[in-house]
Formats: sequence, structure tokens, C-alpha cells
Amino acid sequence: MVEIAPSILNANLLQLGEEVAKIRSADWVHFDVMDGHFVPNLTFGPMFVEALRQVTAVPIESHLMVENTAAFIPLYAQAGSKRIIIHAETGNHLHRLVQNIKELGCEAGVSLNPATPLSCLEYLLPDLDLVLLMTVNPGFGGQRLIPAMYEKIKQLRAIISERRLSCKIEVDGGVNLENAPRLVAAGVDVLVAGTLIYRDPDPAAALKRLRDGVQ
Ligand SMILES: O=C(CO)[C@H](O)[C@H](O)COP(=O)(O)O
Repeated sequence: MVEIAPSILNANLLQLGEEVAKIRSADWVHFDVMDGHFVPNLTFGPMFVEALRQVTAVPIESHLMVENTAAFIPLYAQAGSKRIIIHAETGNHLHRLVQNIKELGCEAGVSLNPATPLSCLEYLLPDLDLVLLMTVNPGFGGQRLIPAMYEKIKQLRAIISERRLSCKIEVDGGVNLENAPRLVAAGVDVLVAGTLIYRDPDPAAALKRLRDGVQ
């Protein structure tokens, strides 16, 4: 079963509670944390996770697009994230950071920017619950998926299968109804979708269309 994780980046931020209520059939709420340094945009602090947790039963995954990853992990864990995803490009001690996430009781994911090779995860893959492959350069919603990422997904799927690992593959950026079946065929388990869902006048219907298109 493919999982769907709507990104609230392009939701109506003045009505965030209502916006999240519209995606109650989602598997995850994808929460984009940007610090204005690692990416050229700035978004939500941990208090937003805490507030959203009061109004939704859908688990929250926090995607930390920040430079100081070590400092932010505990804040987003304590705020109630079920999964924390950090960037390989930011961590000098990626293995230690992944262990920190797990010690705090969260699932651990590592994200790779489009230009970052899969090889940097060779010794870490068995420890991961999820690898998030960025299919756009992070920072903004509404970009086009980079076609070279299909091959990257296939290669990661082959490595996970060959090594008999249980780690899931998630993709983020430019997911739409046309490319979603191809992404799933390449080996994706979890689709992040922001613009597709929240730029639709009926986010619940958009979520259902995406799900129906890939099941
Ligand atoms: O991490 C992100 C941006 O860095 C967002 O989750 C992503 O861009 C959402 O993409 P889209 O709006 O294309 O669905």
C-alpha cells in the first residue's frame, strides 16, 4: 500500500487546523521545517507541531531542512513528531543523529538532495526507517520533478531489495497525478504532495484522486 503524506507548505496558513482536518484520510502530515540557511526559505517552529497534534490524529513527520540538525531534533521530537527526517548534507555525524532520533522514540529518516549520491547511506541504511529522496531542490513548493530522480529511486529500491532491508522510500517535490504511478513503479512507498493537494479547491478529493491513481 502506497502511503500519502500531504505537505502543508502550500496550505492556507491562516486556517491550518481546518486545512489539516481536510486530509484526515492521509497516512502522514508532512511538516517542512526550513531555517533560511540550509534552504532559502523559512517556515514552522516546533510549536506548530504541538498545536497540530491537538487537532489531528494523523501522525506528523517533520522534515528538517536546517543547518543545525542536532539542535532541532529534540525540539521536534518533544513537540510530537512521529518521524523525523534529517538531511545527509547537514550532518557531520549522521549515524549519531539517527541514533538520537530513535532514542527520542521517533522513526528516523534521512533525506538526500537531488545531487547527493546514494552511496553516502551505504553504512546507515540498516538503521533507517525511511529514505526521503528529494525530487526537487528543497526550499519551495510548486516546482517540477527532476526526471533523473526516477533512476535514483530505482537504484535505491534495488539496493534495499538486494540487502533485504525494510527501509521505506519516500519522494518529495513535484508529485502530480501523471507522474505518481511512474514513481510508484520505480519503487516509491510514500508520496509527499503539497501543491497537488492544497492548491486544489477540494484537498480531500485531491488526496483521494492521488490515492486511487496509485493503488
Ligand atoms: O520539501 C518541500 C520543499 O522543499 C515540500 O515538501 C515540497 O516542495 C512539496 O512539493 P510540491 O508542492 O511540489 O508538492
